[in-house]
Amino acid sequence: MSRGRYNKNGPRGGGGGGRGGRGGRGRGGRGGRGGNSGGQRQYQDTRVSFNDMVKQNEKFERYYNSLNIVPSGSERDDFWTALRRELPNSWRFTGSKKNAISVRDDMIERFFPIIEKVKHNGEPVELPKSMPWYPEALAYTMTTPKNVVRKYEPFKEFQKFLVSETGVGNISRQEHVSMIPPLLLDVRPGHTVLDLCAAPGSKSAQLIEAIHAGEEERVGRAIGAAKGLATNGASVQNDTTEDSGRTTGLLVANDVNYSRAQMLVHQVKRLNSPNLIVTNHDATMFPSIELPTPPPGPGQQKKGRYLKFDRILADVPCSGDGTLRKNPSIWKEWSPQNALGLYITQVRILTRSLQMLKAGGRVVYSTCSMNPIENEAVVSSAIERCGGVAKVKLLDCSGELPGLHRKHGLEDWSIMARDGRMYESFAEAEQHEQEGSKITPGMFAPESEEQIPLKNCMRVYPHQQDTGAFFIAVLEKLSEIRAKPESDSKSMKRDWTFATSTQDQVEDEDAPKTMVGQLIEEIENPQPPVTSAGDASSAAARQNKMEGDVELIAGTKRKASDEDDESSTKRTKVDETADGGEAVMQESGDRQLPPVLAMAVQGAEADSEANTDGSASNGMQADSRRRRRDDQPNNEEAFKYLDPNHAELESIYTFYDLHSSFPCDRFLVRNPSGDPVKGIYYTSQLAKEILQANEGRGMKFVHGGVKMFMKQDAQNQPGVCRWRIQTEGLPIIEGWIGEGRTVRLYKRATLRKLLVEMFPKVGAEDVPDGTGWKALDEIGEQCLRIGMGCCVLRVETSDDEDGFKEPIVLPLWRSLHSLNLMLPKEDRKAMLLRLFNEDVELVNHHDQAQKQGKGEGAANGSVKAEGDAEEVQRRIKEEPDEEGGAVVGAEEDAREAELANIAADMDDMKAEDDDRKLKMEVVEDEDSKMAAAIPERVGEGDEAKTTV
Ligand SMILES: C[S@@+](CC[C@H](N)C(=O)[O-])C[C@H]1O[C@@H](n2cnc3c(N)ncnc32)[C@H](O)[C@@H]1O
Repeated sequence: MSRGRYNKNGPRGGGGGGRGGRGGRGRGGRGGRGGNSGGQRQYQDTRVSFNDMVKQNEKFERYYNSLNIVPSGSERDDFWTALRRELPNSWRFTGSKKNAISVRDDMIERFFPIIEKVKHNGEPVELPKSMPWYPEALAYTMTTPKNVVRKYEPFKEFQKFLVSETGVGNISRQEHVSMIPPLLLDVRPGHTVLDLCAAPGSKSAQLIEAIHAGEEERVGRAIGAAKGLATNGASVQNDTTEDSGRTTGLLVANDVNYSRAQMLVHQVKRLNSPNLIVTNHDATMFPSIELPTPPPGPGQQKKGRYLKFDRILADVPCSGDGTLRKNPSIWKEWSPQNALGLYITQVRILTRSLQMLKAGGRVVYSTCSMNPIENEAVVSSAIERCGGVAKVKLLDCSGELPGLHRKHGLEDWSIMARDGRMYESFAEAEQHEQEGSKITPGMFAPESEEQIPLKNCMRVYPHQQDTGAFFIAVLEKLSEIRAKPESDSKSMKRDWTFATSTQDQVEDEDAPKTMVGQLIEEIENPQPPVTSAGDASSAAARQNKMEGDVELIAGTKRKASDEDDESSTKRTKVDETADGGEAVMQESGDRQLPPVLAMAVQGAEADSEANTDGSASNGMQADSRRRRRDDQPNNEEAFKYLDPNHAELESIYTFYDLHSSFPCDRFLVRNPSGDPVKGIYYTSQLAKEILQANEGRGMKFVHGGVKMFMKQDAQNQPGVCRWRIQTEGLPIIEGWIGEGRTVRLYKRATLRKLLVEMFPKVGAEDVPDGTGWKALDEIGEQCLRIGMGCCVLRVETSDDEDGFKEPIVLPLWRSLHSLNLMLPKEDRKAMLLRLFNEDVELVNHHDQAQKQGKGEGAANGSVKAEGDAEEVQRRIKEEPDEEGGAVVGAEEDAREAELANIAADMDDMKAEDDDRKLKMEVVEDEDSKMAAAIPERVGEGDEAKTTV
């Protein structure tokens, strides 16, 4: 993880991410500065240590005391005491359940006996303890301060373990309360899930894990069935196994900020999920994602089919006052204005979530703010806007996550205005507030007739289990909805009352055409069809133009009669879409409006509505401008799927003896030409359908696909496949690879050698009797026979003392004279530490040989080359095999080139990631500078950048 210069406790948040939306400097709010926008000022590190921070704020304390969020007396004292205490270390074990449990057990076995004996300040140190409510006891907390663990000698090995396992992604440093929303989302394999405000991605990682839950076993059974092996009687037929055991679900992870979206990619990419797409859109107007449809019959119009989600996480930007144990500058900075400024964005995000949800689906809305304006008020406003409790149910989750201490949602609250004055009702606020006040009726508690059971919301406070504070609401969509216009909802309309709000439920076909309706007509015809192939840049240009159009329109005042966005624009023929797609905001009459255009239209609605009362218009327009500035140009990524019969793929199938049941129709390349030039990637079927169906529509996909094969640049050698399996893609394909390209390893000593030594010899060079391969023990002979090229090393389990308890699969490269595990150095070191408790220097035989070669002169090298060739010939003669036969023609320079390439590629494996890291560093650095100048609150989502 990269660290910014001033990054100890927090001035973080990514480009704009940490500086809130309008008025707010909150958690992941859309900030005024983009990731790389540079300030010219000189900044100083003005941080003060946690203990020296002033932890008092009159308005803050008065507000929450007056709300009675915790009862007065000793509990309230505990609450404030906990808020003033530094947050303990917390983390969770990640990846597949098996992997996570294995790393956790390793921690317990190796380090608990040591930690148990440690004393700090004369007191025994508390052992890390698991959170009782987290499934499989995979979430841990440790009260010993981080700087003690970091620096105190007895923790040295434990600290190394934490750092190393965090580095390779087996541990995720995450605040415990932030782990709750994904758990309550109840994601199952097979679900389509949307994480609308996802960066830096700790919750997305949890969601991906949930989507892939149980996959290893299912794939194992599917492979067994395909190969005719016994499957322990377990059926391979269940709802998620139609894809050869792989999960059919999908996560779309989104963030509005491009730089933060890149951080998100960095964070989730290492989970190697083909069921993941990352997008870069504003969640308040997230575009509908098109699904493929059969071509229309003669004379028929194409009917759109749009993706609806089973689960949506709206972990929205917020003021973040629940994170002040981690970001103590909030004590100084807290202002009631922050929540007031974020409310409308939060309502829009939740409303959009409900629109995009399947009936029967679940949305989890969460913030790390304690402020009811950002929490219960947002929930009740969105429910009201979406048709009330008849359409959206606020679920009671008090029975879920047993062991988690929590409190009910608030049912009544007052609002603190900018000047600290408290209001009990909107009527009261109206009497005192000036023109331009952000306060709206929706910010107050709902009227009792609305019957919204706000107590079902969940609040977690710091004193309950020594965490940060969090708010979570779980909403179920009961049936299709039509969100009423914002201008008629309590989130905006000043004279709103519950009684009037229910009147406009019926669509009025004869209503006068709105400005948006006119816009649709104007733009639709002259606009080049965005669904036609078109190059990426033109799609981007179109989108930019459309966004430009939005801004133009947003500046136009609308008449009150024009404001009904559902009745008069005929925007949705709900029951005509295959998916019952209310979210198809892009229809005007029978015509299909491209989703991105619809998105623009919706933006126009929002902006325009905001203008009607004047209160938010400037903010919205400023936001809209800022959004474009924050985002990089829309360099739409290329996702080109390969014909499964493509010659390059055929060569791969043959070489790796790939089982015919492996789905071969989802290989893709990431270049506009669509030719397999350097890398071949893989996605799930649904991801493929989405990436293909939305090509050229202006969707901003910034990531999709797991790298499966890399092309070997070295001179082609007959019989050796030029495509090497990548570590990332290996788990997806390994089970389907034939025995001909598999090496099996059983002994710890052998694996240790392969981890420590890069390019150990299998040739005769180093052993005069020609038996160098014997030094590789049990795998030597297998490697001798397997022939050159990439293969799969299967580390098998056994009951032997020297055996492994968990299977491991790694990519291996067999060259003429040596072998090499294709693992980056960092991963080798982490495995050595975990499996052997060793922190040793790696030995690179190739580098050594090169140095020797240089010192001893070329002549010596050529003699060696001849000797090698002779040796290979001899072996082939004695032990002929198919691949070996082809080795005869290999030349020494090709071998050298190949070795050099692999060595370089191994280090390149992380190049793409490093590039991202660099971007993150730039962003962080920028933030750090800003933070130093402007102390700021930071989101709980930023723990990804914290180091152990
Ligand atoms: C609290 S953070 C999310 C943390 C994240 N869910 C996690 O667990 O790592 C809020 C995120 O929302 C993003 N954001 C702010 N406004 C947004 C908008 N209108 N649409 C989408 N994302 C937005 C910010 O860039 C920030 O990354």
